[in-house]
Amino acid sequence: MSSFAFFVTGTDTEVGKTAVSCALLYKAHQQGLTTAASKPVACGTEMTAEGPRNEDAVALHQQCHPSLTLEEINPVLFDAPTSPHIAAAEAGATLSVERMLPPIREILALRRQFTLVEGAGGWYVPINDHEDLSDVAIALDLPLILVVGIKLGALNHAFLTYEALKRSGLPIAGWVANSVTPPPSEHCLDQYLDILHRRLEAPCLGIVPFMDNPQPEAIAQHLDLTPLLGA
Ligand SMILES: Nc1ncnc2c1ncn2[C@@H]1O[C@H](COP(=O)(O)OP(=O)(O)OP(=O)(O)O)[C@@H](O)[C@H]1O
Ligand SMILES: C[C@H](N)[C@H](N)CCCCCC(=O)O
Ligand SMILES: [Mg+2]
Repeated sequence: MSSFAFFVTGTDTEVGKTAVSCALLYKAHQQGLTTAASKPVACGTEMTAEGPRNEDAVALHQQCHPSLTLEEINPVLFDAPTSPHIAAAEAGATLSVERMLPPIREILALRRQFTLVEGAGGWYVPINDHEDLSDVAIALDLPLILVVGIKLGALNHAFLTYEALKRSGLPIAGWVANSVTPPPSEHCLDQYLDILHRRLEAPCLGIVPFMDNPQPEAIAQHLDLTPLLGA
């Protein structure tokens, strides 16, 4: 089988990129595919018995089959839970596209059947004064998956992000509507979804409801990998 790889971006931070990525990887593995993930830069740590850990990296690590090391998945980790350009500066480091690419390319070179690269925050999050995470996606030349966090304000965020994604020239492989807050009313949710379907010219991979326990296996039930893997 061929190998498929995607860059996962979102309409904002905390919209469910990691939750949806883990669910897509879980579903791919359930379907018998080998999986890998890359979180090239993570900002924000919690101290554990094993040392400082980032929750995105740990969650993605659990969905890689065969297993990879945490360092392979997430080679750059900063303590500050903020924009990568700030977190790097606080740590006395400098990020650049050129330095971020080799570890991601090592993951891609494994040619696992299903690989996801997760950014941080939204499309134009800076990594330094003149480069953004979007530049990493463009350098990788990967098709994009857009996670739309459904909440009040999401439509504007979705359409702004969609315009920026199109401007990159990268194909948009699909989008996911993920309810990160309980929707104000079902009626309103339906209308939000209706205009997203009409304006986002890419396959919808799923509509994920707000869940009390948003674990990969639960979210996966609302996702369809078919548009990503072809017929
Ligand atoms: N469908 C959902 N229902 C309820 N909670 C959700 C859902 N999806 C995600 N969440 C929760 O929302 C929070 C943010 O999700 P997540 O960490 O996946 O966001 P993110 O876009 O990856 O953020 P970041 O920019 O920090 O990488 C998490 O606590 C996650 O468990
Ligand atoms: C720390 C957080 N969870 C993300 N990893 C990084 C979010 C950066 C947001 C930058 C911004 O657009 O203001
Ligand atoms: Mg995340």
